[in-house]
Amino acid sequence: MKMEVWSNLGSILATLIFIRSVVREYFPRELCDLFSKSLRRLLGMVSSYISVVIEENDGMKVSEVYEAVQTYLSARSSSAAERLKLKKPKNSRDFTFSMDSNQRISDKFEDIKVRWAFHSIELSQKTRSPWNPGSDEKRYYELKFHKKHKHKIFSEYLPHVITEGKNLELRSRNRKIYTNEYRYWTSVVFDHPATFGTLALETEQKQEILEDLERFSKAEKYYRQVGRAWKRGYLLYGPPGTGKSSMIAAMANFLDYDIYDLELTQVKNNTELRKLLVATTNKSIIVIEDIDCSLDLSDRKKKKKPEKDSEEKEKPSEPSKPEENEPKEDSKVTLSGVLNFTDGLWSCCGSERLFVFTTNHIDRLDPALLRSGRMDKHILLTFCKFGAFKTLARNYLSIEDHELFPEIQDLMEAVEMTPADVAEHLMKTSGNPTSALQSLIEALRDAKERRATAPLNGSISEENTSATAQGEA
Ligand SMILES: Nc1ncnc2c1ncn2[C@@H]1O[C@H](COP(=O)(O)OP(=O)(O)OP(=O)(O)O)[C@@H](O)[C@H]1O
Repeated sequence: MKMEVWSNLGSILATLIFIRSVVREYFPRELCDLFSKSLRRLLGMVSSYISVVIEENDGMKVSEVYEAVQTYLSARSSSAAERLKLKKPKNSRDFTFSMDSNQRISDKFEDIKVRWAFHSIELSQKTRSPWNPGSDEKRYYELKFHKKHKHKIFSEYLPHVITEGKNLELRSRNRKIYTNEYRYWTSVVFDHPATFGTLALETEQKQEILEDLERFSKAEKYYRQVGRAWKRGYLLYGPPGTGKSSMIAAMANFLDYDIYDLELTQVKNNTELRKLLVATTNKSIIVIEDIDCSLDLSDRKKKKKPEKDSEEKEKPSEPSKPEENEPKEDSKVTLSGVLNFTDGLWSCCGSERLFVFTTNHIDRLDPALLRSGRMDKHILLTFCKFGAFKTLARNYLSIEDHELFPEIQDLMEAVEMTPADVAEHLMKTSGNPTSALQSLIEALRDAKERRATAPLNGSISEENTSATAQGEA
């Protein structure tokens, strides 16, 4: 009896498949699709296998899961699939293989066997996605496995595939630096050579920053446990040429993160800012340089106590409309709009991110930005001391020691010079450390002399503002 049922069912399915091919041949596309759908549903009812479909498009962008699956499978398909596509994605250092259309490969997770297939269907004008009208193909991966493994596949295998895929992606990709042009990010490959090895900083300060970054990068569980978004804010401050930008590049290289260099002056309002920040990826550093210049930080003060210039004060006062004087929140980027992302509700969209603000004038910043808990770490980058100089000497002249070092050490105790200026002197005479060091000593002596004469003249010469006497910068 059982045999009879199965053989009947088999012939019914064979008939249906035959009808489908006839329908495909002679009937309109819409009818074919409807028929295929119904047939798939019927097959699903009698099959002991489950299929999961992972589509390429997720609204306006490529699905993260699709990309992770693609990378995971590309590592396996080179040995398992019969027909492969060879690619070198723009953002990748290496060639990659991917499955060609309708290719299948199997994978094993513990003792469970699964099968993956890749499909690509040509789309008609009507069926194209409104989000991605340029794409004329619908691409997706299909995972097939036995029903009895459903729980394990969903709770363990798929998360494993996604994590593994993302890790592979990170290892093979070129990192990028993004900048915003109005409402969009554009990017180029980020290949800055600065590292913590080349950064001229005093050893303890360097060590402290490195440990902080390392702790952060491994603290996913901790942040979840304490109920905070996995992000950290740094404020880098100090005079120009002391290495703030170099430090950001070194941080990105150390953590293997992308950089989003946010140009606030290009952003129209808080809504646009939110859209830009939502579009950033995890494992990234979001940088706002010269925060004191990019945001009108005085607005908050103006709101509280509008200032008038002396001419205005003399005019007879007209009854003013208060709402006209106040800045419209929707026509500009405000400090609270920025802070909403660093520690407000929006800070949890995305994780593993650093926010780095830089300024040459910490005294000009709104106290709201400096308040404890806002920027987690304030880092002062300052004039070159002897420890930092030794790093520059190693970088630029490949020397660890020199008979002129003691004099340089003494001069650096008394004179302030930025690492950028020290580096300039060390680069002057390529290949000859002694004359490079002599050129540096001369500049330091000059600065020291100016310090000696400054009190008599009443001011420091403006010719060289980069090297000044201690405490007078
Ligand atoms: N601490 C440092 N270690 C190594 N190199 C440095 C350091 N500071 C400055 N330099 C050198 O000086 C150049 C300028 O430095 P950088 O742009 O990082 O300074 P900055 O503080 O960001 O300046 P600004 O505030 O003007 O943007 C760099 O290209 C780098 O070569």
